[in-house]
Amino acid sequence: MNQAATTLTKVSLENARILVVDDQPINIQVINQVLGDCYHLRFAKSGQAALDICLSDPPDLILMDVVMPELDGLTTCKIIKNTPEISDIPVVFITSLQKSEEENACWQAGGIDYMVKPVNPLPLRNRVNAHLTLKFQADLLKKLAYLDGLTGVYNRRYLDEYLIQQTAQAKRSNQPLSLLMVDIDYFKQFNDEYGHLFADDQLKQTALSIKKTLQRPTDIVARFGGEEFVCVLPDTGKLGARHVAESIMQNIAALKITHKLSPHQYLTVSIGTATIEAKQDYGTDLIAIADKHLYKAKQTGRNKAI
Ligand SMILES: Nc1nc2c(ncn2[C@@H]2O[C@H](COP(=O)(O)OP(=O)(O)OP(=O)(O)O)[C@@H](O)[C@H]2O)c(=O)[nH]1
Repeated sequence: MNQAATTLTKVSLENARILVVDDQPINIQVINQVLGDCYHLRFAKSGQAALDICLSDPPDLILMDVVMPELDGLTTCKIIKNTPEISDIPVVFITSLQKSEEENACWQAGGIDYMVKPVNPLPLRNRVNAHLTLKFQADLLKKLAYLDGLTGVYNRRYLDEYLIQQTAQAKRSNQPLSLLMVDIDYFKQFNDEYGHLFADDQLKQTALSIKKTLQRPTDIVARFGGEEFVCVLPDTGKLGARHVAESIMQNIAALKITHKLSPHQYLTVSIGTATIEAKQDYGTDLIAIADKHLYKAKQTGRNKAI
């Protein structure tokens, strides 16, 4: 078995987070007694409260009551399944409804399982365990499919999805969003002078350095293509983006990778920055702007951020 496959069979559920949605405190208490010792539980007493929690801090699994005032469980589940950034959270319905058409409605709404109240502790624990294992394995597979083979940072596919997600999040919370396009200078000459294998290694070092420079858990770097990387910096305005760009340049310069054919003598990068400030036009094409600024940086001497 290769390493990825071994990891998949050994997912740890220790830090799993479950959201329990039920308008009756007694039901919440029962589930807390059964699962509280094994997992991090959070509780919501309405469909709307559940949606708020999912959007701000998504759980790994949701246990959802069906009958609730205002937003019922079925509608809440449908909204979750139609909201791309939270649609992969599995929803297990726990309900007192027992007719087959009622059960069918739970599957139709996008639930992955259905349990009837009063729940028996052992089956509840076993099913939660099974669903969490599947969820974590799916997450891991997705992550592997989202990584660039050479550098280990995210790939273009992940970048595209993350950017859509973070633009929606920024718009919802009226926060700024920045993007950096980082391109290695004179990399063609570097390849010619030092050979592809060595150049590949330095490409990896550069990617790692950018990754280490990013401080916030929501900041990401992805390989955009060739010797070009893109960083997405949520909740970051123009000044912050500039600051991160300068740090990236400094940290790459500090690697002191000799490049005899560059006027700078070491491997350097040029960076194009782009920002949507808070409450501005969230439809702005950040990649196009960053690309334009990168071009300008290349045209005016390289080894700079614009
Ligand atoms: N070793 C290696 N080289 C790569 C990889 N991807 C792209 N390159 C090389 O990167 C070079 C990019 O060349 P250009 O687009 O002309 O850019 P540049 O030479 O860095 O010039 P400027 O960006 O204008 O400073 C090409 O020689 C590519 O072959 C890779 O994965 N590994």
